[in-house]
Amino acid sequence: MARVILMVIDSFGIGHAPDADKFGDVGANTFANLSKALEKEKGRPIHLPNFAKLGLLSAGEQASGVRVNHEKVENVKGAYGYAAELSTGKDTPSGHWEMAGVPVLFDWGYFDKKENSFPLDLINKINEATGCLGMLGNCHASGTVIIEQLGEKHIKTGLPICYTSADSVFQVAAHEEHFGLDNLYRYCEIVQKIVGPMNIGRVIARPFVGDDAKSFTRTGNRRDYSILPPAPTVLDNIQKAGGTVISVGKIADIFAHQGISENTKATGIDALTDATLDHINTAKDNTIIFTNLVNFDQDFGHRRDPVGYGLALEAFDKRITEIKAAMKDDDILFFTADHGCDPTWPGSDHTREYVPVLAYHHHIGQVNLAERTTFADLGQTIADIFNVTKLSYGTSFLDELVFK
Ligand SMILES: O=P(O)(O)O[C@H]1O[C@H](CO)[C@@H](O)[C@H]1O
Ligand SMILES: [Mn+2]
Ligand SMILES: [Mn+2]
Repeated sequence: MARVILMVIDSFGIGHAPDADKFGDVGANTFANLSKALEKEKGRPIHLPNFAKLGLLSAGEQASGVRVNHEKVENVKGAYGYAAELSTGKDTPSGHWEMAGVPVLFDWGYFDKKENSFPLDLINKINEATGCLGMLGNCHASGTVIIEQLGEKHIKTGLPICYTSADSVFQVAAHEEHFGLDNLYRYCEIVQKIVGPMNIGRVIARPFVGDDAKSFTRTGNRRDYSILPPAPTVLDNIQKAGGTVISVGKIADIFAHQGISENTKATGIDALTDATLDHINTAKDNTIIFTNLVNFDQDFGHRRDPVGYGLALEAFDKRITEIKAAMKDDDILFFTADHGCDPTWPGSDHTREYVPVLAYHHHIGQVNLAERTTFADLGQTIADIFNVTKLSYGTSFLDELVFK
């Protein structure tokens, strides 16, 4: 029985989605625009030989009509396609749940107002339940900018910094030593119980360290408190049938720990890749290793750093060689993304984009999976691979991944 390795390059969109106009994202293209920026800065095209060999350039070209400038690739060996999202939002839980077979068709709750984002009665409820006397922030913000602006005041007053974004999130930044990590986690757990029933997708703890505005930095101790997926996902179905679901990175948090057998945390793309490799080297048959590479989104997409994004992709591309070498004969590897976050786009939010769907096993040829109308095609394919209960959404493309 095969093992599946599913790696999510968080925010790696490859061209605006058919409904991007509803999000103000027509023209967004994370992959093409960061590649252009990198080429301009470095005077050479982006270099992603492993991704190119898997068919990423063709996936991007089909999704957007633009072929990213790259040295020629001989003989693609892999299956490549591009998927649109059915879910109403362009956020992380929607993207992950949909790729696991459960699109989010209800409307998330949002805090739309850019200033005074949280209503007064909500603030009062949170203060009462947490015992905190108030909160700083209460606005839409970039997480790194707001700790620079309010971090010193936070240390002085002891009040948490609460903020949101275009996503369905309530984020809480607090100093690991002054406020305390456990105190921050406790605060977020309480807030989650209050905002969960408002359909707010996640409360996110954003701990940071440092002495002053200039030196504040966020740590790897981020924690996401999510509501439960609205229906059983492919992870639940695999588990129910006796298989093992290994989470690497924030997958377990995103699924509110539902359908997860084991959970390995790591900070940074390399450490997350190392952890994935460890599992590939040791996991038994009938296992899915599901990894989220959050840093592409968190460190480069939201930070609007296209060159940093490109360099990080190039570094990760090198590691695909190790991943392929560690795979057993009947293992299947997938790369995809959960939404876009074009680092050249105005603002600091996600962008509504097609995501790549790339598949590889040692005996695959060149397969064009073309357009997939939902990320759930991936989940349905995985359900098919494990021969477990089918999902309500998605069309399996397992038949196209023929072993030669
Ligand atoms: O700016 P930071 O704190 O990284 O927050 C970003 O991260 C959240 C989760 O992806 C998004 O909703 C966006 O607000
Ligand atoms: Mn994401
Ligand atoms: Mn994000």
